[in-house]
Amino acid sequence: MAKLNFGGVEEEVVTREEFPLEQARELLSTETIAVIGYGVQGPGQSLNMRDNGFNVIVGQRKGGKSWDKAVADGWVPGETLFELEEALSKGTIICYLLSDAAQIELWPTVKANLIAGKSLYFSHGFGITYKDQTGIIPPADIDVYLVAPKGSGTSLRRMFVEGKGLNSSFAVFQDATGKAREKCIAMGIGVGSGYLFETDFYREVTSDLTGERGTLMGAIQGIFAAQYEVLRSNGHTPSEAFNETVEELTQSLMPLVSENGMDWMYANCSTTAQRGALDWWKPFRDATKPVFEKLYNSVKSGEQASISITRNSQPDYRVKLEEELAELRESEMWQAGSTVRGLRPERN
Ligand SMILES: NC(=O)c1ccc[n+]([C@@H]2O[C@H](COP(=O)([O-])OP(=O)(O)OC[C@H]3O[C@@H](n4cnc5c(N)ncnc54)[C@H](O)[C@@H]3O)[C@@H](O)[C@H]2O)c1
Ligand SMILES: CC(C)(O)[C@@H](O)C(=O)O
Ligand SMILES: [Mg+2]
Ligand SMILES: [Mg+2]
Repeated sequence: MAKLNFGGVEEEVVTREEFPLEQARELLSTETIAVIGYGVQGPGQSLNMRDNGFNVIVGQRKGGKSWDKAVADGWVPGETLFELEEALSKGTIICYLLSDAAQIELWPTVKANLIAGKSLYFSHGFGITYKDQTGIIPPADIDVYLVAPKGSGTSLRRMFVEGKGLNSSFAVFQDATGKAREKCIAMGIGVGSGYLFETDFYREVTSDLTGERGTLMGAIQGIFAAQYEVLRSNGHTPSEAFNETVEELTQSLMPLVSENGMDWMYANCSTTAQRGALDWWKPFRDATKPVFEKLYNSVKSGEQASISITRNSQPDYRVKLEEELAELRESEMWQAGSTVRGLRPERN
């Protein structure tokens, strides 16, 4: 572990330099890594591990879109691609990458295949933390750990192909073999993480549910919508409102923040913009902080998990989800966005 200073707080983290890929490969050389579920994380993690030289198989229900995608990605039925039960019995490290709600349904089948010495791997602390709601209670004689990439499986794969790495957290819940921690870190390196920071299942799930409902997904759309509506109701065109709300942020300013931090982005804008941003960021913080507190409390109480399980276990959840995504897609703001994206010179 490398001890590094994060804004004045020392943390021990794992870097790729101190835990090289070669060491990870060697450590897991006798393992069969079974990636169960080929949705979003499944493809990213399995393809990265395969390209990194690990022994990987995929388990997926036959006949659907995900099965076809797995075949298109080069997984061979009967050799490296199996129905769920067969993959569960062949795997020694079971990567449980079904949706969190679906993990409840398949759990009895997974549990039946968890013989002593195997590993159960998650990419979220959800199933274990909310065990009262999920019923996911692993047998005592297996290792249980997680690696949670901090981003979409789509980005995990794209960044790997570009030679970059997406940061991940890791945590050990149960160490039956005495090797859980090193196996967990080796998996983190194998799936293509940038650096790895340690957490536990509870902190992973509470931070993750907060982040995705907050600044990463929920809050950002809320703030975009609020500003866009104010601009439009004051007579600005969709083109002006969209560019001033979204396009400039994603195309121009966020890449600068990513590269060198917020102050550097500010420094590359006008003194007029700097004055305004420096005056207004605190009122925005103060206005939204109570909402973040409410959100965090709702996560902590288990309410958000309960909503997620109930809603995502409905037989028609996909139809309902698609309706809600369509509402976003068909809103004036995101329709304007579609036109704006089509006008990017590099798209022609
Ligand atoms: N999506 C992400 O990028 C992301 C990022 C970090 C962590 N995670 C975590 O990784 C795990 C997997 O998430 P995901 O978004 O990749 O999952 P997903 O929603 O894409 O689903 C994965 C697979 O589950 C299968 N599935 C759905 N219902 C099923 C059922 N009843 N029986 C059998 N199979 C079923 C689907 O065919 C699909 O291939 C979750 O714990 C999630 O929280 C996801
Ligand atoms: C990609 C996210 C939002 O970070 C992940 O947490 C998820 O649940 O999909
Ligand atoms: Mg999440
Ligand atoms: Mg996340």
